[in-house]
Amino acid sequence: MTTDATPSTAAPAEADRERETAAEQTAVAARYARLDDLRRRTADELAAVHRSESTGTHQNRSERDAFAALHEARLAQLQAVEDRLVFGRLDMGDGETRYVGRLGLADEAQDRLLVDWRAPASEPFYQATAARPAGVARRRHLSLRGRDVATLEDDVLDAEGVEARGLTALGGEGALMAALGAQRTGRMGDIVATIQAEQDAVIRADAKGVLVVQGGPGTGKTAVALHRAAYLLYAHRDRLARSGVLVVGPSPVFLRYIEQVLPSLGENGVLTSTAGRLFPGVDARATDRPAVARLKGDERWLAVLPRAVAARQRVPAGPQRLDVEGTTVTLQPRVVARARDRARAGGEPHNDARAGFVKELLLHLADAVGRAQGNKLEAEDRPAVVADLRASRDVRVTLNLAWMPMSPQKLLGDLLTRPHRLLEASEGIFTDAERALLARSVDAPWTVDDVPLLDEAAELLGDDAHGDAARSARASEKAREEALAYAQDVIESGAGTTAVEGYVASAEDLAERNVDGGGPSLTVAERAAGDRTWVFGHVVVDEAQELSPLMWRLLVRRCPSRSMTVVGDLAQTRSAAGASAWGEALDPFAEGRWRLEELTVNYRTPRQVMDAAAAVLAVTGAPGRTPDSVREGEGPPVLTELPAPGAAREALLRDVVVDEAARARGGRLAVLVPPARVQEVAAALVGRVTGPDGAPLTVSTGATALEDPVVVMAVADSKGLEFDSVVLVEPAELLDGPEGEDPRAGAHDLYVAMTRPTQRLHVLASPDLDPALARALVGG
Ligand SMILES: Nc1ncnc2c1ncn2[C@@H]1O[C@H](COP(=O)(O)OP(=O)(O)OP(=O)(O)O)[C@@H](O)[C@H]1O
Repeated sequence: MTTDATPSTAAPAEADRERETAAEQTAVAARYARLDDLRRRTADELAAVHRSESTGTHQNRSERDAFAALHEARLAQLQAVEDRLVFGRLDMGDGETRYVGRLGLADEAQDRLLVDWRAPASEPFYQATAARPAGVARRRHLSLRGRDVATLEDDVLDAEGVEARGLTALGGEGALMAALGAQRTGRMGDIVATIQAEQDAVIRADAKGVLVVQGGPGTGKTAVALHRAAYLLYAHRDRLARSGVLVVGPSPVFLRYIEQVLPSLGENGVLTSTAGRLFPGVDARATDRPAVARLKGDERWLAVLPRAVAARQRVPAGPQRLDVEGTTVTLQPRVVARARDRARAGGEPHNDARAGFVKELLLHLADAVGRAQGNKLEAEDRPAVVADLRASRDVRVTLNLAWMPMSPQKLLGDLLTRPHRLLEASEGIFTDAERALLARSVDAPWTVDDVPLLDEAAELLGDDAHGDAARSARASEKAREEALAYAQDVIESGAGTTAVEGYVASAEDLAERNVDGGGPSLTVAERAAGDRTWVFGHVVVDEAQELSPLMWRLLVRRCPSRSMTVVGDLAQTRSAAGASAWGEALDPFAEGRWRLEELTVNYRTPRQVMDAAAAVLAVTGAPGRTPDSVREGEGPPVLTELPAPGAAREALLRDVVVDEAARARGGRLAVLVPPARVQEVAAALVGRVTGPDGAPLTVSTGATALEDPVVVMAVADSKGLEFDSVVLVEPAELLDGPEGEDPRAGAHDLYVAMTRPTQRLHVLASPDLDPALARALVGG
């Protein structure tokens, strides 16, 4: 009976699947055909704009540039959605069918072909459950290979609805599990097809205020933050296309790791930056030692920096005799003091207030020149005398010494390299020991922790030459509005519109590009990157637990509306200046305006590896809540003893890497090491490892080679990244970091390292490993 029954049930299921797959193939092909059609039309529009390039007035040319840039951006967007254009289908109980994909598409008759994953109509694709079907009878996940339908998988949310509509339901492996089990490419991919309900709620949360997303390793914080940026750009395009969105990540490697996600979601205009690049003109990569970092992030600087500025507004000790084209005049200290007090009282920043100070003294000196020459100065003679005064070296030097124009770099550089300057500004605020910590050599590079100090200094100093340039690069609000009105006219007249959602709203984009008139057509992100005073519509901060109080102040200046998404994990705080509680970090600037959402499921690290990471957290005295892993792995981490330094140790290292690379079957392997061992481990591996097929295995160091099969990197650099397998070398050394290191940093580095793999973790340690730590490392 059973043997007879099996084929009779299997065969129809197979037939159903074939029939459904063929039908979906037709539907998918129609949507790609429409995409191709739109690409062609946009390319034609672009070509037409280019053809008309060489003629016309200056105004016409700049409009054309703006249109060309807009079409180019549109074309790039249409190209970017090629991969997995369609990934979902909703069959509603009321008979409606919707396809869900990367962007919204309509046919010539304006009938909807594809719903953008961010549109309200797509919400049930992520949120509906059998308990709350939200009108959905059947939810279908489509996975594509190229443009072909590879698998189909259904969730029946309303059995009666499915039956009433005569729908078929196909089972499958689970779209999420299939996505999670896939090999890593070295670059983060988007998760649009499998966003989970708790993640979707965060992605679509209201844009107002600060949304804090706390979650353990692998809970999708980064993925969610990026999808939220794309969602907000969609939902508030008119506002955000103009003001821009800033995404701040922990390192340049991390930015490279995530750089494809937003474009693959059709969003090219987001500015991504590390904290070290948030001050235009500075690209700080180095970090300070923990104690220095903590001090540099300290709010006492808010008292020190104004004193440092005030010290650059000086009254000379005695009368100054000045030569002006052969006439000698005397400048009395009380006159300088009076001009200084008035200039200060205006409340303007130092460089801006200087103009008033200089003007008052020049007028005073002009009268003095007149008197010295024995006649009262007439109003019409004044300009000539003032010109003489400006040309006088004595006058220039004296006024500069009294009120020196100053760049933030000069002000802060002097404080860090000239002990008397720091003492003058911080006496009674910092201790001698603290001042000693801050001292650095003249040629030392800017550090990430200097960036917020530079920004505070810039606020106090006001515009210098750089600021002026940035300011003039930005058109006035009026010009902006005129450009917007013009762009709306153009777009309403029908030029350049295509049947893609969001295109019409690009008036803001067009206006932004056009606002500079004849200048180069810059995107919002490009303009914002060079302008310290740019105000963003939304800011996303990843690994936000690392930011110091002063860095938070900088970010609030970039986004005074405080429309922010802040993601992080307090258990992964590394920086000594970072936060140990969200309220501590956020209350100073957003009390009552921030809310917390938690992500609780780890989609990356297998359960056994996560259990070991949790055990290690407990042993190292830094316990924290760890998320539940959604996947079982092959087993707990493997611990192998490392021989003493020498040939045997190197050979073992190579053997383990070859073995793990073979197990990763073409996936990515990271060898994560304490910072002091990068050289040693790289020397043992680079150019000296052969793959299982006998061919050399490319091993790279540092962060430049995310896509290479094996990469050796310091643990701290692996923050936010993930690999198929991880070989972790000498974990105990992470715990006893350099002197003065915050003990938290080492424990958290170890936790970060252990939670990077998606498949396997192999630990290599010297035999003197503490037994409790050894047990914890293998999950015991
Ligand atoms: N809904 C999902 N569908 C498919 N993959 C997912 C989903 N959510 C998360 N992932 C995957 O899980 C992995 C971890 O995500 P992500 O890097 O965003 O986590 P995180 O919380 O930022 O981690 P960490 O703090 O450890 O760096 C990524 O590969 C991501 O693509």
